[in-house]
Amino acid sequence: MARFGILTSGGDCPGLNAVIRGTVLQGTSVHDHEYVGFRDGFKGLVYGDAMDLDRSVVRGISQQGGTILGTSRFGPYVEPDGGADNIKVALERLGIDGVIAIGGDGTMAAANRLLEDGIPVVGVPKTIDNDLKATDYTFGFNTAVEIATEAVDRLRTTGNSHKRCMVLEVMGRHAGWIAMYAGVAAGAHAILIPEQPESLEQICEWVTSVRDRGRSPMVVVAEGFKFPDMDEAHSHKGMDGFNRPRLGGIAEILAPLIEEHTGIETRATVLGHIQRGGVPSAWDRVLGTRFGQAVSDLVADREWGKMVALRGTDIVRVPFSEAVGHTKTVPLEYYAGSRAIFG
Ligand SMILES: Nc1ncnc2c1ncn2[C@@H]1O[C@H](COP(=O)(O)OP(=O)(O)O)[C@@H](O)[C@H]1O
Ligand SMILES: O=P(O)(O)OC[C@H]1O[C@](O)(COP(=O)(O)O)[C@@H](O)[C@@H]1O
Ligand SMILES: [Mg+2]
Repeated sequence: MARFGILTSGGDCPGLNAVIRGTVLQGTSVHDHEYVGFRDGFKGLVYGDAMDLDRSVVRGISQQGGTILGTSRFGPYVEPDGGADNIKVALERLGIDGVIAIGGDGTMAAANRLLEDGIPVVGVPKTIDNDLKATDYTFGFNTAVEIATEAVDRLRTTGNSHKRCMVLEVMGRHAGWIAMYAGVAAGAHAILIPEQPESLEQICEWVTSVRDRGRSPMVVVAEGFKFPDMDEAHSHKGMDGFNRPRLGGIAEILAPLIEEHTGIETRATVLGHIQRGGVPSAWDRVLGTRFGQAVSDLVADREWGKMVALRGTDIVRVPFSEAVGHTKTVPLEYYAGSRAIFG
């Protein structure tokens, strides 16, 4: 009987458990597969730390946030125990025929390297940032947008009551999709994204024009937003597990600047991990389940080096090369169109 190992890697994302369940149900019911789950991302793969995944283990997990397998930013080539040769030994010991890596751009880059080193591996795209180019949407994004939209709605009522300017910071390292969708959905007066620097003067002009017609300004800013004179996004929290700067905090810089330059009392809120945790939306559960079923079919066909993806309404198979190294940013024409009605 064919046996496959699943891992979840990188930042967690609502819908990961729906993928795990969809894979196991399709694989056991349709293809007669067996599955195990590697704990804590590539760490479990490197150390052969795995748990059996059968129908009873995945019962009812689609509606749970996070991942029952745990996740990490541990790299599969991390010394002294990482590397393809050690991983091959672990796979052989566990009797595993192939690996399903659920993750974002970094995970797909790592999976691609493992493939080149002879490990049979396929991928499932995951990111709340929705910045993977090879797929139209990733699960988790819809949930994050719902949470961020509700946050804007809530900030507006308190902002209106006090006649304050409210600034909400959402996630988005390289791409401002969450900021754009939540900002447009909730009718924010300015949306600031990593793709398009905006000057403080311009932001204050929007804020002032809102105030001048008797409204309370609402600004949504992505964590990766930069003023024109910034080379890198604001970071003051050190590095993450993969040695990248941890972002967050630009709203705390922006709010006092707006207050100083406009005279409007301004408050900042950083939404943080609330937008990544908790129950996935119905849409994300459906996409996660479809991805899971499709990746089970993919390993049944032994099409290594491919990732499942959503194109229009279809689930397709794309090579890792299409998934790696291309960030899906907000098109500047779309931003410009939205920007025309800021203020
Ligand atoms: N180019 C790469 N080569 C090998 N491993 C990588 C590469 N890029 C990322 N990784 C590993 O994959 C992990 C997951 O990537 P990361 O960007 O953190 O999350 P995500 O997969 O969600 O984008 C990283 O923490 C790192 O250990
Ligand atoms: O606090 P953490 O886990 O480092 O995650 C923060 C990052 O997670 C993200 O959602 C993206 O995660 P990945 O790096 O795993 O793709 C970013 O928006 C954010 O910068
Ligand atoms: Mg990433």
